[in-house]
Amino acid sequence: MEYIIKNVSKTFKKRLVVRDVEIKLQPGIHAVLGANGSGKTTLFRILCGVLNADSQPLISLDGILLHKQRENYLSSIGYLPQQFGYYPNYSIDQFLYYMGVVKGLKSEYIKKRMETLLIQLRLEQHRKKKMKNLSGGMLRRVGIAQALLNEPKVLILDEPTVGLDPKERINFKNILTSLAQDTIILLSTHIVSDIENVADDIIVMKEGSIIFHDKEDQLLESIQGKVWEIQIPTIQASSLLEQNNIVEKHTMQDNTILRVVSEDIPHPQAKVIKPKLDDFYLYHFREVLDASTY
Ligand SMILES: Nc1ncnc2c1ncn2[C@@H]1O[C@H](COP(=O)(O)OP(=O)(O)OP(=O)(O)O)[C@@H](O)[C@H]1O
Repeated sequence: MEYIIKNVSKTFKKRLVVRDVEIKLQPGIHAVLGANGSGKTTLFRILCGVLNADSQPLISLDGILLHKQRENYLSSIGYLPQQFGYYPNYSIDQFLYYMGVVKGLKSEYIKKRMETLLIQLRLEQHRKKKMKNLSGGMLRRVGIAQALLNEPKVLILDEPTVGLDPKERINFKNILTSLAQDTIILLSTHIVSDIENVADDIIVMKEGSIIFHDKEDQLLESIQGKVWEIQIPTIQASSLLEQNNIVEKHTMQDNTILRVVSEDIPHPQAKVIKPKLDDFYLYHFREVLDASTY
């Protein structure tokens, strides 16, 4: 299975928000990481046929082209938008059946498929609950179930972990891992911990462009030697804290330990340490993060 995406650009009000994106994907979990506004949702909406790109791109799933065989292409795509609409008084059962009909699936097929998905997503015993009464985690699982109704080859999930508590996040990772063997999963997030040790590769988007597309190890390798730990007396730490390159700060009585990303040695006592994905994110997105958080 191969998903080829080429020449995808999108302009809104003369501003290029997706810039000549080119990606080639096989089954697995592909995480699109980027700050708010970096173009993730716009790219996903183009891939799902909800939005047209500026000029004709090449979007091909096993040779089936979005712009030429639209229905055939879309029948292999499952999409969970950032916010998905639902009728609050529908039960999970009713909602999934309704979504199946909207997708043009046959009644018998929907009913059978629903049974599989309700079990797979651990929703079976909740199936009669109304949508308006579901927890954030359960709602996300229903969202994934509706995206999987048509047995898609490509599953596109836009910030699927927003609003999930830590336990639900772990469940979610497990669900993705179980699907990833024979599905191409594209998932967007700006929460680094959601994809750490889960994504087969990470696509980093910044201002509409893909600036990295590689395995986590390789991304970390790219900032090797640029992550530092500084242990200093707390009273000396305040001047360093004004900088926006601090990933972590731990204060223990009179001592403070800082984790810093910096091109050059940031302090005479700084020692190089092993990078984490958080460091990589801060290194590339520090100008869009709020330094006052620390
Ligand atoms: N329909 C639209 N009309 C005008 N501008 C838009 C439209 N949709 C998105 N944009 C702009 O395009 C840019 C990229 O937005 P997009 O939603 O794709 O980013 P994102 O990476 O998904 O961010 P977020 O994580 O906040 O959803 C933003 O500056 C946004 O304001």
